[in-house]
Amino acid sequence: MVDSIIRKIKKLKTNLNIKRTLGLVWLAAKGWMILSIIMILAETLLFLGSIYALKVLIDKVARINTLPNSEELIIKHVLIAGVLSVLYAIARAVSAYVTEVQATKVSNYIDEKIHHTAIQMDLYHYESPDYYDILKRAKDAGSERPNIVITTIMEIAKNTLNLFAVGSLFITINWFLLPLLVAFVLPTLFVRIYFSNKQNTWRIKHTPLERKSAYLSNLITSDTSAKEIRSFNLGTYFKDLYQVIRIEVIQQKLNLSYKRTLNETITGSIATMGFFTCIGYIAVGTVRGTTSVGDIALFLIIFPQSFTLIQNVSSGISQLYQNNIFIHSIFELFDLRPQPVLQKNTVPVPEDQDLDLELKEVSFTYPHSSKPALSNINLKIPSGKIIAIVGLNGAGKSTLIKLLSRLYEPNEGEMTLGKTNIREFDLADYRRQISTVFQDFSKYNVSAADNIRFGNIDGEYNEEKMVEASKNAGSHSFISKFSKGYDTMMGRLFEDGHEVSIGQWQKLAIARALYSESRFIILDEATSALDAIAEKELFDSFRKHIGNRAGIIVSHRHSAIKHADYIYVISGGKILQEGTDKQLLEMEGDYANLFNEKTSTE
Ligand SMILES: Nc1ncnc2c1ncn2[C@@H]1O[C@H](COP(=O)(O)OP(=O)(O)OP(=O)(O)O)[C@@H](O)[C@H]1O
Repeated sequence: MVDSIIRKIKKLKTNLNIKRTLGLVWLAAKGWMILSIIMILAETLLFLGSIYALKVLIDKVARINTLPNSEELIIKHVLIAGVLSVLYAIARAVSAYVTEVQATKVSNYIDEKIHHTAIQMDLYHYESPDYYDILKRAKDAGSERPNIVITTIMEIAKNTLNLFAVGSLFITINWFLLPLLVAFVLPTLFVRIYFSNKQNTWRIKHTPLERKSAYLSNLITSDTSAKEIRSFNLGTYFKDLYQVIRIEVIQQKLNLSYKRTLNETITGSIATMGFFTCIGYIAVGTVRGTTSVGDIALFLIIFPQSFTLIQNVSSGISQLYQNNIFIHSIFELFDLRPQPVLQKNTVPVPEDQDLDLELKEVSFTYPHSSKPALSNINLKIPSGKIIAIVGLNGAGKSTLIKLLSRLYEPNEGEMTLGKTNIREFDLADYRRQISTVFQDFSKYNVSAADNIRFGNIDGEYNEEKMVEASKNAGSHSFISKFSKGYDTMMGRLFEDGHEVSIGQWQKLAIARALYSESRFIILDEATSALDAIAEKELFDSFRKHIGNRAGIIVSHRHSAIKHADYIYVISGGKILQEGTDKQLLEMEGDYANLFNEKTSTE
């Protein structure tokens, strides 16, 4: 039993990582932490002072008949005890305020750190359910946990000091009372530690299930799935599925709570029995003349205090237990590193404009997948030219775009920009060279101007250029009709927001890429929601719109790709054909089968 408690305490120490947690709180709120320690010390001293003053007062009252000027003396001691108690109450209030400020500062700091870590994480982590589990636990932990841990440790220290002080008063009544009380109260402490540990194990085991239920709840309530849920009548199905999981989770949670309550009731009763045993012990002592009525009075004052202190210490420890798993998860998240490890000594991307982007014998397999998505790809995107990538669903087109955008690294082969392997460039610097409109582009609920400006967030804002990009992408016509023009808030999430059609959102995403100063503009099925006229207008003038930059177009439509200088046909992750539109139409093969006017419907 003792061994197991020691083991648990050791595990708690490792998980809490006190040194690191302290470091975190120190970095976030140095001054407030010092103030907080000073206030805790002041609080402790005043508590001890007020209790001691009370004891002296009781002593005087007990000997009232033997003291000269007894009334004055009593009033003096009442005043001292009263003033100390008032000061103690003030110190407590100030201490609570200081703790709150410290908590807010730390919380903000951790929030910022969690977001920083999430931004740094590459797409490899988003392929892994483990990452989502860690992220969920870290988010559940909330940014306030590290501060809670530190303030809880301080509270435990404070309450333990106070307990020693009160304990010394017990000894003045009878030394035997202290071990007696500890023996009766200790089981409560053990039960709390035991069940906090159990709850943590349970929480880790159930994170995937909790995530699944959160996913279902999001499906039921989110605006993105609202239409399908209604038209396919999926609401009840998902609601029932959610309920099945919740019932299982709640049942287990309640089971644990039931056992905990049962055990706490038993140990609580033992503690109460301890109280009455002590009262009985003192009462009998009074009859026998070994203790006084004053001792009973003192006991009645200090016992509730000490009981509360013991309760505070034990719930502090159990709180540490409950928080240790969260703290562990926060550090687990902070310790994640982007993959693959980036080169340390990077070179800047050269200024000269004529840099070709080239893939040589590139192969790539997704993490957690055994089949390569791309095999032995050789492809060149000469500067200033437009190339197109064509292929059926699942051919590997978007994967290729992800490699070009350096969201993943090839497993084999190399990618070069100019003569340099792209791994040698700083990641952010390289990514600035590429602007991609993804199939599943983002709809930012910010102003129309910001939606476009995000294409070059690091550059100085140029309104004229922004409007030009918007005109070229076809979004100017609908934005200029809004009463607030480019200041109009897009989407429905916030006040005065304007929801627009999916095609109009897509035009905004294209404007964003055109506004960028990247050398390569990639459109991955980026015109799928545009009407035929808008799409024709965009592609007929695409070369003019992108200026001297290169363009990469992924599309299933001949009208979108026929203007490209060179076209690659992909199937099963391999390049099967390449050439100009004319050459490919004249060849036998997938391209001609798809787009030859005799066989195609387009
Ligand atoms: N995150 C992923 N993890 C594992 N396999 C993936 C992942 N994304 C795509 N794949 C697989 O990689 C292959 C290529 O997918 P990709 O998305 O590149 O196809 P695509 O040509 O863009 O198709 P579509 O025209 O449907 O967009 C497919 O077999 C697909 O199932």
